[in-house]
Amino acid sequence: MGYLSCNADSVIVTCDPHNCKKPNKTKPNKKPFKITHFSYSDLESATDAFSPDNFLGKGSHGSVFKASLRNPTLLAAVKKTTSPTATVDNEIEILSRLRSPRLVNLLGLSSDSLGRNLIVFEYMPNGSLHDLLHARPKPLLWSTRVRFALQVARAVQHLHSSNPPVIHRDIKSSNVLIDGENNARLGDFGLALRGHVEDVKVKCTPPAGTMGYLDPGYLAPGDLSTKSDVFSFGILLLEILSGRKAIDMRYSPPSVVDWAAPLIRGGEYESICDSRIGPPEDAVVMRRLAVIAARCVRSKAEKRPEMAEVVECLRGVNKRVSSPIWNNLGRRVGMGACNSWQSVRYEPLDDENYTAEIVKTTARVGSRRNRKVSSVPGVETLPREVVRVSDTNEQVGRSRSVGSVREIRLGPLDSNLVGNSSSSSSSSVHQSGGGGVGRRKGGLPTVRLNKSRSMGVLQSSKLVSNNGLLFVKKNPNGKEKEKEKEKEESKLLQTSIFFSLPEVGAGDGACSSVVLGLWGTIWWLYPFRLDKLPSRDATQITVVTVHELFLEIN
Ligand SMILES: Nc1ncnc2c1ncn2[C@@H]1O[C@H](COP(=O)(O)OP(=O)(O)OP(=O)(O)O)[C@@H](O)[C@H]1O
Repeated sequence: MGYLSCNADSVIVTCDPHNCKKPNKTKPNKKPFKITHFSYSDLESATDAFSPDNFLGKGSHGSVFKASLRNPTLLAAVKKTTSPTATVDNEIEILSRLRSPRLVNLLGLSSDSLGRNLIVFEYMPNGSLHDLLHARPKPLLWSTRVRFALQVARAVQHLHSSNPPVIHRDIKSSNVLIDGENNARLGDFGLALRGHVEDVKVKCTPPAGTMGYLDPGYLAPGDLSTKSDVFSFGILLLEILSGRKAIDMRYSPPSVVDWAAPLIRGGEYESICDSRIGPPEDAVVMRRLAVIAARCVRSKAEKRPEMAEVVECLRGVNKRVSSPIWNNLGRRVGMGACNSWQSVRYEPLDDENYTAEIVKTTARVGSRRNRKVSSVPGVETLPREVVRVSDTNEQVGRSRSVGSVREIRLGPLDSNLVGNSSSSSSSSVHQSGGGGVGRRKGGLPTVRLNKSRSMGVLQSSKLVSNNGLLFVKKNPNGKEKEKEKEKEESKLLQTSIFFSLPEVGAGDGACSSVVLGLWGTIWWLYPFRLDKLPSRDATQITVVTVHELFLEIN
């Protein structure tokens, strides 16, 4: 075994993951962290002899108990394994070399008189993400969902950037636990593999994972790469966005990816969001989340993004969703525009190309929000959606699990969304979606908008907004008539700013906040004060910066 085992007297538990060093990319991290070897009697008394009061839950390899340790004083979780297994040894081996604030870190070990391992972990008092998403009556807010997604992505990125890399192989919501500070941590390293893809161990370990999250392209040991984790993360992200389990037999189709993929492909990003909370106010948030999830579940592993890119994307989304200035503005602007004659739809996914289009329609896009997924009420949920395909002596039936996975349509998105969708010839896994064209055909006429442009709505108007410049055009007709027109146009301006704001805010940072602030102020003042603008010559077109206009209004 590669982990360090020593006496409790001589070792102090090191449980300060915030001070851990970043992985050294050139040097392999060979040295395991110091792990305390607890005496069995210490753990027995810390758990009140493993009393039911301290019982936290049961997994495939044993039961977990809450422990109040005295020396050092801390709360911990003790996994009491039922028998010595390769999975448990593997978990210890891997966790003894990893430490991160994003992981459920290993604190120590013990064994009983029968040689069964007791593993001591950091205690996570707030349950699993699975429970928070599916068992809690109160749905999670968007800001919490995005934060959890980012934290899990960081955990996975940490594993992949270790040297040698660690591939978790079992990323799922029940393996994400929530710590005392309400942060998500990735746990359960029973199936994880440490090594480069060409290493013998990695090359010879049979495929394993959990049904519903398992990469459909991972059918033989040689297929494994970090991109299999990316796929599982994509499923987890879809679960976070939709509040739907990875596989739920109450719905048709039961697989979250089969259900969400066509919707994302058609640009109906809001249709996949959890109907209990509705879409986030900022449409860009939903679009980016849906797009990154869709990219993660691409059929071809090499077309999936690296976790570093996923982290970067989620970081940006997290900033948008947690920024109060954006939220307030978004709410105000959204109110102003809700009765307008336009709503925003985005072009069906063209990978990273986030070109927006405006669809002239009287129906609000939000009406799709509550579209029901056809459900099958009489059908029970799977008794347990976890089926391990494992090489260990916990033989849940590897071939059965792999068989089940093959029967389930786990296919990711089609060619337009995910590249070439054709199933690997060696694979019998069905690929969903087929080769549908990602662009919406027919439908309403659209006007394409360049991302960086504010609007193209006010072509003949008095005020034309263009990237922070306002073109003020005066009409030579009578003043009364003009005022009426101005009022009409002020409504349009509200609309234009509604559309331009998300893109103005795209570059995160102080600068965009200032711009947003100015736009917000103009939006507030303009409809009421437009008539106070000084009149200009009939033919004169004056270019006024936002700042100048602000001064003129006041
Ligand atoms: N560090 C911890 N702090 C608090 N609760 C924990 C901790 N680790 C595990 N648990 C709880 O104990 C239960 C069993 O966990 P365990 O990791 O053994 O199994 P699992 O991940 O649920 O299932 P499987 O092992 O089959 O994947 C889970 O419900 C989990 O919420």
